[in-house]
Amino acid sequence: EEEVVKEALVRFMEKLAPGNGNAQRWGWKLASDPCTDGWTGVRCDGDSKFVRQIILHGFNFTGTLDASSLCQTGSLQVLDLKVNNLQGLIGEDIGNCKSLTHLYLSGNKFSGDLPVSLGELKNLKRLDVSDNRLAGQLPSMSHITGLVSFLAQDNMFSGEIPSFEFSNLEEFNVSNNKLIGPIPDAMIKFHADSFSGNPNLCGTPLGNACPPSLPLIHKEKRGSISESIAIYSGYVILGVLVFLFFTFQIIKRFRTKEKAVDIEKKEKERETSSDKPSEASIEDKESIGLRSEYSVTSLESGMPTLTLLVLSSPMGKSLRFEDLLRAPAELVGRGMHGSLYKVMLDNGLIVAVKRIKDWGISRHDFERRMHKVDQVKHPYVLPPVAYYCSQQEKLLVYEYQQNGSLFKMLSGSQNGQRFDWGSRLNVAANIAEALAYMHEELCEAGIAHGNLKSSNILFDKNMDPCVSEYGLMVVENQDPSSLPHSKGLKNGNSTGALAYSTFMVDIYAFGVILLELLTGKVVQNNGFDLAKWVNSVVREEWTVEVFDKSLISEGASEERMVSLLQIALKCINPSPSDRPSMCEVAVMTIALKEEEERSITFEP
Ligand SMILES: Nc1ncnc2c1ncn2[C@@H]1O[C@H](COP(=O)(O)OP(=O)(O)OP(=O)(O)O)[C@@H](O)[C@H]1O
Repeated sequence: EEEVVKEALVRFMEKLAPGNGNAQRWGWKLASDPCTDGWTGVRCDGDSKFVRQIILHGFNFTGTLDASSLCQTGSLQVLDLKVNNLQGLIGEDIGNCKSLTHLYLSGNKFSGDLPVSLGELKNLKRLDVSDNRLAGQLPSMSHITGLVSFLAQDNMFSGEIPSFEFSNLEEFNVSNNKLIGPIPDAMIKFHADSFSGNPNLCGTPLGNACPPSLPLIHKEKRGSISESIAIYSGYVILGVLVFLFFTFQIIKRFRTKEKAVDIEKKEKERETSSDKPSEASIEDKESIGLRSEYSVTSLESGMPTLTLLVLSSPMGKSLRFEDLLRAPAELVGRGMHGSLYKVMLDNGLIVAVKRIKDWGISRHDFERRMHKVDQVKHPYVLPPVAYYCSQQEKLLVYEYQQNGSLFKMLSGSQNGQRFDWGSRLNVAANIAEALAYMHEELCEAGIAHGNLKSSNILFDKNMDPCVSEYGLMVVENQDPSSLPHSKGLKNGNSTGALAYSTFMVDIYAFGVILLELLTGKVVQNNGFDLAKWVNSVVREEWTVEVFDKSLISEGASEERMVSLLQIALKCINPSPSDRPSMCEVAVMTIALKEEEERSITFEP
């Protein structure tokens, strides 16, 4: 980068991490190059000439965002400052970052208005300013045609929802603000969760009709007879519509009940004719596949017939698709591969339903995969309870785990619970053991986890960790060398090579989980290159710097922390074939845990 840009970037970092020498601590030095000298969080284009991404997610920075300095890098496309402690205004100068496509500022303490200039960032695809202290009106985004995601929940925004270009908008959330007025018609595709927590918003997604529009009422005051007629006829039409709506609902409910009785009859017939799990016609499945994203919650109408395939878990015995569809569901989160709903069934059971869209796997391969995973049981692996499969979408049902995930635990959002060294080592050893077992048992079938990360490690009712979503995310027919963390695989495009590389990716991902446990820093969607950072600190022989401060102050054994770090570094070896097998990783990690336990027993 040019000298002026470099100076501006260092200024930006000094404001972000105020304090003497803080910018230099992260490698942001004037005497070095952002692209070639490892400035933490900076990624450049292929020729290492221009800064493209700045990803400083979860660093606990307490400063401000100096958009004026930052935007002197005209090439910046991604800015990720999520989960820090940044304060102050976002600043109109952000509108000068013309190349920005992704702007992630959630989980900070930004205040004031959202800059109007954001609406001029024509290349913007994703904007996340959720969970801040922002107020005022939302700016209009109607010029940003490629906007895919707009997240502004958990702030204090007021006024009406402005105009948006909806054609590409897939994700939208303004819940928990102070917005007022009607939800625009084009937004009815979004669920109530996108708008809830705004007492003065109204419209179809929230199920509360808006009162007649204000301009009519003002005109009424002026007393024109024709206008009064217009107003009153408006009320009459509204009344008739409400009446028709309720009549329609009652008729539908009646029909649904009839259908349910029908289904039960058919089910009984099937049960008597076969022991196998029941499966409805392809037609029925497709009808569900075409239902809206929120079909899981809106089940009153046009009930689909039974299509759920129940696996061997005892919980599956009491599970029926129509109960699942009829039960209230809460959207827990949207990941890269789909959405997750918490569903509370009438019989008191609570399940998690993962909805995956566009997974290019054939139905046959998907079913085979689910049954294989179901056959292999390990106490620290959460088994799927049931699944549904259509061309367009797959649903996976798991037992709901009330105690949250490792991701939440590490990001401190888990009821302020202390997460001490012994518990972290326990998580590491148990997960290593579970993965080693699964890899061993499913090696021949070629089924690795494929999407291992701290949000897929859940705590059960005894606070034991378990791996969730095993085997869900392998993209079929993919060139193995294109998988993340699998550079260096030479075996071409064969299925065997793909399977091998996904096992290797699991080992890398486990290494990252060990790093998260050791550093207390979490990684989401590969955003912040924790592995790169740890490697750079270790190279400079400041190893102790990487460890979570709370582990140091607790007096955790530095020797064993370093040993666990060495295991992690082996797992994240850039060359997949030089990584240890999961079995070797488990042996090393369990030995370390046992050493820790012995040391506690022998302590005076
Ligand atoms: N069985 C479960 N019980 C309770 N919470 C769960 C369960 N499965 C997942 N979760 C939580 O629900 C949230 C959303 O999960 P989901 O798997 O959809 O997203 P993700 O893991 O972040 O992304 P991806 O789509 O890549 O898996 C996460 O916080 C996760 O920890």
